[in-house]
Amino acid sequence: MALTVRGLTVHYGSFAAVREARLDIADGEVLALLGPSGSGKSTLLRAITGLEPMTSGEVCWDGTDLATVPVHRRGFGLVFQDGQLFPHRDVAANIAFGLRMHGVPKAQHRARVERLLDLVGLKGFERRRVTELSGGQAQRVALARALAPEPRLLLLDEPLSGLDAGLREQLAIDLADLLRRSKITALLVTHDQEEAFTLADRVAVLDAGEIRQEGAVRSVWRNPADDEVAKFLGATSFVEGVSAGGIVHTDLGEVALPDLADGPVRLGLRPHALRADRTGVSGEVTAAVHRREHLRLVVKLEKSTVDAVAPVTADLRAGDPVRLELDPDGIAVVG
Ligand SMILES: Nc1ncnc2c1ncn2[C@@H]1O[C@H](COP(=O)(O)OP(=O)(O)OP(=O)(O)O)[C@@H](O)[C@H]1O
Repeated sequence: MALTVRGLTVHYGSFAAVREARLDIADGEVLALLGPSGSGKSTLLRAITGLEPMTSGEVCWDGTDLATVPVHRRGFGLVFQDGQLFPHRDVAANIAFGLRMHGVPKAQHRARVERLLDLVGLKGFERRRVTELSGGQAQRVALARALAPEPRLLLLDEPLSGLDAGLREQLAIDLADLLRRSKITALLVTHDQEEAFTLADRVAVLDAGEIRQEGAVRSVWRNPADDEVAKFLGATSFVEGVSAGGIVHTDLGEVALPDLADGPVRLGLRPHALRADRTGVSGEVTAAVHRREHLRLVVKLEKSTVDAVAPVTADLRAGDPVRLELDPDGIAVVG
């Protein structure tokens, strides 16, 4: 295991911002720390880098305790939300700064900077002033600077959250590609589940200073440990059901979930777990909002109110009758 964190606790005065955190990151793996604002993500990341003193616990690299290793000797690269570039230096000088700090001979700087700019999709930007970059370009330069000394662990704290939505999506895809191609070991902090799922192999969900669940992206998404994790991962309503022979029977209809053992189950429903259809449970639309790819509905059923989706062409409005069918794609099995 490359990074192991055990029992990591950080107090601010008497307040425990992180409690007994346990994490493992294997060589070449990307782990996302996912959690709502104030859950302790940045504190945990900073404690791993050595920037934040721990109350107790240990951080090890390849089995060696880093307690006495200062921040700049840990071999970690850092990227923050606002890249924190040096405004009075050009792009090449910003990237070369990391090389100088790590004793790379000057004769190698030019070729390394060129290669890094190519890697982050900014070929030919060497002489550009950093004040003349867009937000997305500046974050790419920050990434290149962090990668320059070839860190053994890359730590990214909300690296994309300062960017607008379209750019964030594109840069997340580019970054995912870069991390995979370069087989970089990385820890990413984000409050955005899509970002976490695009970039990471595994996620650890943090809430109120505690890691609530950790696992492969797909398994956490499909099988959240409890209602809180499910809600954080998009579930807006819940329904009890009984699984028999791969079919789950609920008050909202039946749905095929073939991998489930027979017996009672609790399902977390994301809005697209309920789709407007010709058949299914009957209700009345109480709100309809146009989203990019679908209509998002709030529907009053006999005993509850649920979120649902319909195709944009459905032209449903408040007061319209609607029928909803369960779609396994939007369903999480809780617990
Ligand atoms: N220097 C500090 N002194 C006191 N309390 C702090 C300090 N830094 C953070 N906190 C508190 O610790 C908790 C965790 O903060 P942290 O910044 O780690 O959360 P986060 O999950 O990264 O949040 P965000 O996504 O909003 O950045 C919060 O309640 C915060 O108010």
